[in-house]
Amino acid sequence: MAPTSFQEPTDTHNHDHLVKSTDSQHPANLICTLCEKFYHLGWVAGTGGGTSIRDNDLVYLAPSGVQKELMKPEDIYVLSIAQQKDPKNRIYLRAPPSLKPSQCTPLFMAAFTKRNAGCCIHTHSQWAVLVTLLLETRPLNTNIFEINNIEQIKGFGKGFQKQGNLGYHDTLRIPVIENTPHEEDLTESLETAMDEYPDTYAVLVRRHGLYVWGETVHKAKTQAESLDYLFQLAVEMKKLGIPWLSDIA
Ligand SMILES: CSC[C@@H](O)[C@@H](O)C(=O)COP(=O)(O)O
Ligand SMILES: [Zn+2]
Repeated sequence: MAPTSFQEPTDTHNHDHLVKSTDSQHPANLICTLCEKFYHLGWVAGTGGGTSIRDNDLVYLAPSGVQKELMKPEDIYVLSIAQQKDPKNRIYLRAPPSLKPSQCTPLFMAAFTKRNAGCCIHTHSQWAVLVTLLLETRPLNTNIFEINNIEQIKGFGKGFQKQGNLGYHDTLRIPVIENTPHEEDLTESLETAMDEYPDTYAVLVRRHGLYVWGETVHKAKTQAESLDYLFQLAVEMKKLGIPWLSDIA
């Protein structure tokens, strides 16, 4: 697929006010703070991974191919969801000069438009990748990660437009999609996985990583942390021969 084109803003001031704020909770500041933390977790190493935040109609996201842990608020792109008529030709309110928007943009947009998410995190966590590799091999050979009877499962919401969190005995299910040579070509299968598993807050990408979202930055971050904990646990359980599903009731 040809790379998605985008229009540079015509405004010569480039709308710096959209990303400059003394408020640490402003999306442009938060993306930088979070990516710096995620780097130390191994989630955004070597320019991979990223984070995007939606504030009502405005979406904030990173440039492509930059060291995500070193970004500054002035590096952040901003777009208005209402202005997007053609996903192949995105219109940006603010675009830093000499950079391109993240290749993850259409995947982040799927979380915002199909699930009304307020934040979407993409990690290249080795635990996530290892789980997809384990699921790829026999006897598992499946495209769904399932685990139950682990306390950390209670860190997940029940699903889209549902109140409350999963319980200890509930089974957490995370679908797996196949990787593609270009990140943006993952969009169709990510959207299909969202349709097939309407309550999921995350999709694993085989041999690549994870997309995880939430209604708020807080929920996206804590669900990302809970998942990474569970993926690491699952890898260790597999090494010890302990099944991920148990019938304890
Ligand atoms: C290590 S390169 C990784 C990229 O190809 C991609 O998978 C990714 O997660 C980041 O894309 P980017 O366009 O830099 O935001
Ligand atoms: Zn990636």
